[in-house]
Amino acid sequence: MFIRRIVCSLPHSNLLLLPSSSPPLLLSTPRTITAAAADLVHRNTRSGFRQSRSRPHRMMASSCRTTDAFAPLPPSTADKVELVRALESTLGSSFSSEPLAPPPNPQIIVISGPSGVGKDAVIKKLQEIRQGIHFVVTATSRAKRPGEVDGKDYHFVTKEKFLSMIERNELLEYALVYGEYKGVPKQQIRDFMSKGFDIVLRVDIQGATTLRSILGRSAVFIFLVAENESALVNRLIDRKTETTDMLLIRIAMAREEIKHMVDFDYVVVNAQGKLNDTVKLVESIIDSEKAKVTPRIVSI
Ligand SMILES: Nc1ncnc2c1ncn2[C@@H]1O[C@H](COP(=O)(O)OP(=O)(O)OP(=O)(O)O)[C@@H](O)[C@H]1O
Repeated sequence: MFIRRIVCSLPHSNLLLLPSSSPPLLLSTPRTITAAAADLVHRNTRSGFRQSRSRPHRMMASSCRTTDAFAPLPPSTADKVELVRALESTLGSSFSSEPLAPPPNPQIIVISGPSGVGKDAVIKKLQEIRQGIHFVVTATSRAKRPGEVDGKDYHFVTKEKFLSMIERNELLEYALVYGEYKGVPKQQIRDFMSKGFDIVLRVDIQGATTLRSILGRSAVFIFLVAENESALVNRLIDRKTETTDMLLIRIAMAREEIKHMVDFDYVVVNAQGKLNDTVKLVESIIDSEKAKVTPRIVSI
């Protein structure tokens, strides 16, 4: 039976599919690929491969029957257009230019970690080097400080306006911090996601816990840590933004916050002087999340 000689350029593992009576052979350029052989390739290279390993003989036997109904293919050295046409005709349909993978879904990435670990520094760098992400601008009822820009640093709103946003369920999450409100506007997230942007949220550990209860597994949670406690303390001291009392509070809180690492999807070490590596790792996480066969579906 001449089909026993017809072997496509299959991965080596597919040699297992040859009947045991045939010596294993692999022709790199098949001269005569029949629909039966194409069917064999199709079944082998898709999920059928695993199943068919156990019954190669039957499959090959059924494949053999249709061999002589098709014209031989031109050699692989033939004109490309002619070759493609012949392949299409043998396979019974033309080759599509439609993307084989679905477009990646926009993701929500929540970046959290103890105070001074480098959340702002990482996000700032990420914004500089990566397209297609939107860093959510938080709404706040507190007064604008000198140098702050409305719509960039925060959306500054009155307390009344903030309360009406809460009332109308317009905030994904909000908190009262030192007597002033801070919250994440839902509409901003919806608008940017509908344009295909990934969303980055920067929250403290408490905010991350709240967001996890709202978003569940539909968002990606990244916990940033310093390489060790001393590095974190030095970073906070060097930033020169805290009084000694505040330093004490932040460091004591960090000791507690570290225990929440287990509630996150990823932990990323932001080591001293390695900010670029940290950002690269965060990017890799985003990329691999977007490449998932079953992506996280966000609905807010
Ligand atoms: N990998 C790093 N190496 C050295 N310094 C860093 C690194 N990452 C951040 N820093 C510095 O550490 C300090 C704290 O970083 P940053 O302000 O981004 O932390 P944060 O987590 O946003 O803090 P907070 O929650 O208190 O706002 C900053 O001075 C920042 O420039």
